[in-house]
Amino acid sequence: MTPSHDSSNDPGRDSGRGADPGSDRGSGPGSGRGPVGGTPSSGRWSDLGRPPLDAHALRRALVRDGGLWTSLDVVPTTGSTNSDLAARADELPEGAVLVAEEQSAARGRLDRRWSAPARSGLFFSVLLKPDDVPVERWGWLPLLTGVAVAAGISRTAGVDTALKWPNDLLVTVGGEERKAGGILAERAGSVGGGGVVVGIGVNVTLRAEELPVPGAGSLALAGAVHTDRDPVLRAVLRELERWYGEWRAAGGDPGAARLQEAYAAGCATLGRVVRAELPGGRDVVGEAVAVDGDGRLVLATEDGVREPVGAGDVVHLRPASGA
Ligand SMILES: Nc1ncnc2c1ncn2[C@@H]1O[C@H](COP(=O)(O)OP(=O)(O)OP(=O)(O)O)[C@@H](O)[C@H]1O
Ligand SMILES: O=C(O)CCCC[C@@H]1SC[C@@H]2NC(=O)N[C@@H]21
Repeated sequence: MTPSHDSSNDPGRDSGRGADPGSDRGSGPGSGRGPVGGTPSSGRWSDLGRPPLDAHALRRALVRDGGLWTSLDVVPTTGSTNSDLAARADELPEGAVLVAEEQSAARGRLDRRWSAPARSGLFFSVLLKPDDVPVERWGWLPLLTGVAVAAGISRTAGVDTALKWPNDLLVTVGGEERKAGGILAERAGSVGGGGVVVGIGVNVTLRAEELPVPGAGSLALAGAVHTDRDPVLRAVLRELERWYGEWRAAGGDPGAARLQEAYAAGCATLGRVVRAELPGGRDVVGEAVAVDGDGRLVLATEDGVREPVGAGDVVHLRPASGA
């Protein structure tokens, strides 16, 4: 996203999408309903490598007084967890977490789809309301989330991940970079009462023959030591709570929160020659030399210009040394 200019992943702007109320009528964030248990959407749990999540256990571990997470629900299936939380952004308090075992209409950046088999990964959204942070800085939320997701995964699954600007999560499979996760942040609800819904999709046990696109990967394909989704989700939400707390305490300043340096350390795009495909069709090729205070990727082009890129797609071309 840009952090500040990509309308499809820009918490500084309203998504303007109709919300999908979801298909699990009985269990919404804050409802306190139990774990998904006996009613898997597909009607079969034949895949023993993909057990369902236990919402009670997750709630006990993560929802506590004084903490960020105020509710946590797991639904067997829905359209899109982002749409569901967005529809309730005004009424829900900050810190609602909605996890789906399966989504039928999951969305990615730039109007793309996200698709993955039931329980093959983690598909969830969180509602954040950083009211005390100037809205121009909300663009850091998806980048912050990327840092948290990468840290949580490395700690629990033992897989090294890298962030492709702005917030694709890359793993290495057979020497090739593959996308194992993505983040979609959207402004939701009213100016006074809403906030930002941040949606996260991570492919955990996705197998080679199930990959939705050739460039996709999963933690399992990248040699994860553990593929139990529960500890990965806990670790990601704890890291997210920690980074969000630091960023908020710093008034949203990514430098003071040490977020800018953490992002740069985990970002595979920096130091590469890339092609940025900007909205409107213009391409810029250059070496990615920095991520600025607004979260934009700064490209050093051949004619000596430093061009900040705030939105669009980035294609990794080659290491800068090979330029
Ligand atoms: N489970 C998934 N894992 C990884 N990528 C996925 C998954 N589901 C859908 N995708 C999508 O597949 C596409 C692959 O990413 P890539 O960067 O190659 O896009 P692309 O080929 O430019 O997309 P498009 O065909 O929409 O232009 C992305 O749009 C990504 O969101
Ligand atoms: O790669 C991307 O462009 C972002 C993908 C985000 C997918 C997640 S899955 C949970 C949440 N619900 C959605 O509809 N999208 C996000």
